[in-house]
Amino acid sequence: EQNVKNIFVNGTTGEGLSLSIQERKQLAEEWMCQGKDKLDHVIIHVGALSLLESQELARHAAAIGASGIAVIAPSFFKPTKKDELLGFLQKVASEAPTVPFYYYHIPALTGVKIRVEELLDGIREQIPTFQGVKFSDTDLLDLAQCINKNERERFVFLYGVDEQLLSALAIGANGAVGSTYNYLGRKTNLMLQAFAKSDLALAQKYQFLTGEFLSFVIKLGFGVAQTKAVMTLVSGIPMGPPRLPLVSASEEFIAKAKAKLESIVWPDGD
Ligand SMILES: CC(=O)N[C@@H]([C@@H](O)[C@H](O)[C@H](O)CO)[C@@H](O)CC(=O)C(=O)O
Repeated sequence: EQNVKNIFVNGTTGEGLSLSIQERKQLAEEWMCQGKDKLDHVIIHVGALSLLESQELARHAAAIGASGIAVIAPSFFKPTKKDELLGFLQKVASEAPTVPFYYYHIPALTGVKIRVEELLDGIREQIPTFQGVKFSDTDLLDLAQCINKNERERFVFLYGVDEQLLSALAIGANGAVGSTYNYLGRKTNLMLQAFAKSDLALAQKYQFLTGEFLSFVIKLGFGVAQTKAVMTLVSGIPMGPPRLPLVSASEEFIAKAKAKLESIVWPDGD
């Protein structure tokens, strides 16, 4: 009902890093099965702290026909230099040699702050399947430099800080992956359409309103557990509790988030 046509499985919102390898495979298989004839792309996040596990997940994603795989930087022992990160990514990507590969950049969570602009320099020589980046960082200068330098190679940049998607689109991002599209997918599609038609004033209205909701809930304390509660609220589909160390959103949070969401008057009158 959100009219979202692409799915990113086992990422941050799906608590992919908190699941067992078996659970991750099962979820990936289920999405491939349910998404058949309904979804355009199913990208499966296969990053893990263990290179061996990540490789196993990459082989599995390839075997079930995923449209793409993505890998987050390992975040306990962290790569500190470009070549260390690239080495890890290359060893995963090469296990799925026909599957488009994405680097999942989310430095606020991984603590790996290697600039993507630097990482992308010459990346196709190491990773021939390299397709693009899921860019979940607020550093729009880094994103802009990536796009400016890589236009020729036609990489895809999927932006992941939902409250500033419009700014990323203006700088050249090709699409978006984020938690809010689970419940604000339709509104965001309207923003994307307005932007595509160069109706900046309308696109801004949508971005301001999603921003209003997010700044409200962020002040209350907003993370993956709260996102799941809002998803349940909007869709009616029970998302279940998050897995420790995350704990369920409070009833107070849910009531306040619901009231805020209902108070928003969208430009499409919905
Ligand atoms: C840290 C975090 O959870 N970031 C979210 C955003 O969608 C974020 O929830 C949103 O911009 C609200 O701040 C996404 O980048 C994560 C995401 O797409 C994923 O589930 O992999």
